[in-house]
Amino acid sequence: MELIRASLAVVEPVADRATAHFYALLFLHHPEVRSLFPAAMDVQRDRLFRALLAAARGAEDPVALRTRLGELGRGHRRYGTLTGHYPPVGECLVQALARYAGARWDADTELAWRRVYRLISTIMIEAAEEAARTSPPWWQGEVVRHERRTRDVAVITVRPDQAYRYRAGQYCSLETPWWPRVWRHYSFATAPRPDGLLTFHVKAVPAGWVSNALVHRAAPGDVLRLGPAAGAMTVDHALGADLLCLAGGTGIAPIRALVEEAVEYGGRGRSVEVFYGARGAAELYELDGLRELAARHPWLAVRPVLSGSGPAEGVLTGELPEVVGRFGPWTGREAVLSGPPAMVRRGVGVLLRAGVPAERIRHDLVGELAAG
Ligand SMILES: NC(=O)C1=CN([C@@H]2O[C@H](COP(=O)(O)OP(=O)(O)OC[C@H]3O[C@@H](n4cnc5c(N)ncnc54)[C@H](O)[C@@H]3O)[C@@H](O)[C@H]2O)C=CC1
Repeated sequence: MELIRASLAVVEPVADRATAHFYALLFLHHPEVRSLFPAAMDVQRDRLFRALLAAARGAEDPVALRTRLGELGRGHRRYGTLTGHYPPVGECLVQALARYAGARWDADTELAWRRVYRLISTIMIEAAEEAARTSPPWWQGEVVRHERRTRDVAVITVRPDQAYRYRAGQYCSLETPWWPRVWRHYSFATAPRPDGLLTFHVKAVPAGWVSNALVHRAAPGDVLRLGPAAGAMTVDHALGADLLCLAGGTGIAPIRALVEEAVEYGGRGRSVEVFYGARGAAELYELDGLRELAARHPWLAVRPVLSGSGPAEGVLTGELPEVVGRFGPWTGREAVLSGPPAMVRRGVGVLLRAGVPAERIRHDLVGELAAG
């Protein structure tokens, strides 16, 4: 692993060039794979390198790495990725790394990379082949409801064309008809429902192609494509642990799903506390719905937190992580965090300092996977 890490450290500062070189090699020598990628490659570029870094770092936690790679392998079916595509990708990757790792590259490093790539691709291929036995590579979902909740947030409900399985707290990737092969991740905003409908909260972000199309253009009747459910921010309600939830902005979506699931399981003597942060009161678009649930279920508490305005009645003020740090104790809690990556990171820091063990803190950093 040392050889992998050392070469990555050299390539990281020139990651843009290394990745561009990788794609140039790939498309030159294997033009047949070009159609699997979006027309514009800008976001795709740093995705690949980030995924590699994550895999290299993840080797310290092989169980989590295997889970994540399995999800990646299943998810890649939606691009039309075939088993035969993996070897040429590995070959071009090694060549690109060799070129940019400079003096850090030698025969042993190359061997280490080939081994790691074989391991990664084998896990992905096996997961994809297993999924192919039971589920389609992607689902079509017809938009059946499109509600604007704020100037730039829409709540979108779709009806998948085939049964779709997921758990509260998870997310999936979505592709719109307007930006082919550009996929973005969105969390499911409700627990699985008997009618099989799926709901997402989407905020149009500056220069976000997919999010702007979903908020400003999508309408009932439009058909989206969905990848399989992924993500580890799920809760075992049967264990009955007290829950602490930190949700920032549209990060409320998976928290709302988890709260609904908790309602289905019943209180069972445990408590669920939700800190829901936004910049202004108008952006707390799920607050009324959550307050209704809290009024019916005494084990549920919802605390709105505003970071962009002065004190207001019934509302806490400040950045969400710091506000959570002022409350507590949180030692016995299971914690879930969802929102902007900076919020999630700072939130994790606050919770660790408050004595919550790392293994009881769950998040997926969806924002990091998928801006736009
Ligand atoms: N499963 C997940 O992790 C999900 C993540 N998201 C992500 O959540 C984000 C939501 O964005 P917006 O609605 O625009 O939220 P936002 O940028 O308006 O932030 C919401 C709240 O988060 C906190 N916050 C924001 N930046 C912070 C920082 N640097 N340090 C500490 N606290 C901070 C503040 O309390 C703020 O009021 C997106 O990045 C989206 O991708 C959305 C849904 C699910």
